[in-house]
Amino acid sequence: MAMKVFGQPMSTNVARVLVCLEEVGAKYEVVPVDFATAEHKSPEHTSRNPFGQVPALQDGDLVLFESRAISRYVLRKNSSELLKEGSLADSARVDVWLEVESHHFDRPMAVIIYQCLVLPVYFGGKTDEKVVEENLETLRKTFQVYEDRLSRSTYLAGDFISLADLSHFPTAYYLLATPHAGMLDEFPRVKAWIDGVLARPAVVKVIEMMKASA
Ligand SMILES: N[C@@H](CCC(=O)N[C@@H](CSO)C(=O)NCC(=O)O)C(=O)O
Repeated sequence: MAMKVFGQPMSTNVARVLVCLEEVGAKYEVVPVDFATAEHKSPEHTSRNPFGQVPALQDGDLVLFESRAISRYVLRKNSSELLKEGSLADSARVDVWLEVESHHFDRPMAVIIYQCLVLPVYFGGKTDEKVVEENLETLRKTFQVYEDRLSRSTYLAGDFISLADLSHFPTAYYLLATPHAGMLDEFPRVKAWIDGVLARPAVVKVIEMMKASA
């Protein structure tokens, strides 16, 4: 029976799971969850994700939530090289940079995306430029670390692409859609790395799904 992913592809955390499913060629079905009617807070969905968020994944009688944990499950189930689990050291480096993505990249980026894209486009609100500037400063510090790292290895965890790199794609894609894409010109290696990740066939396919669900 095909796996079910609950949530809309335009959501960065849902897209993170979808790219892993595409990378391993898994059969899956996307089951939209309607935020407009607060379906994500319904008893049915909170039984899948107690925080009332998307994504959730159902694989037979296994139900998971938290996109990075779901991503690891999908890749591990398919013995994907994207986890580098044949090497203790390499797989630990993948974990390190996946944590970095979650705490040092996604955190400021979530605010920048909300302020620059979600608030004006979906709620007709006004971007708080001061809040954006504060989070851009945090993001610059993160990118300084990435720029240095990428001067020593082709990808974040080593000279191999991994989930740590792919996990960045949804939020990086939206950064390019904000008025602040130009900040990447200060970090040429980061910009080239993002361009490479965004050109990956599985990523290109999920970006099409993100656009179609927006
Ligand atoms: N750490 C979790 C975050 C999920 C999340 O914030 N999902 C958002 C949509 S994607 O930006 C969501 O469901 N927001 C609605 C809400 O929080 O009520 C994960 O990685 O799965």
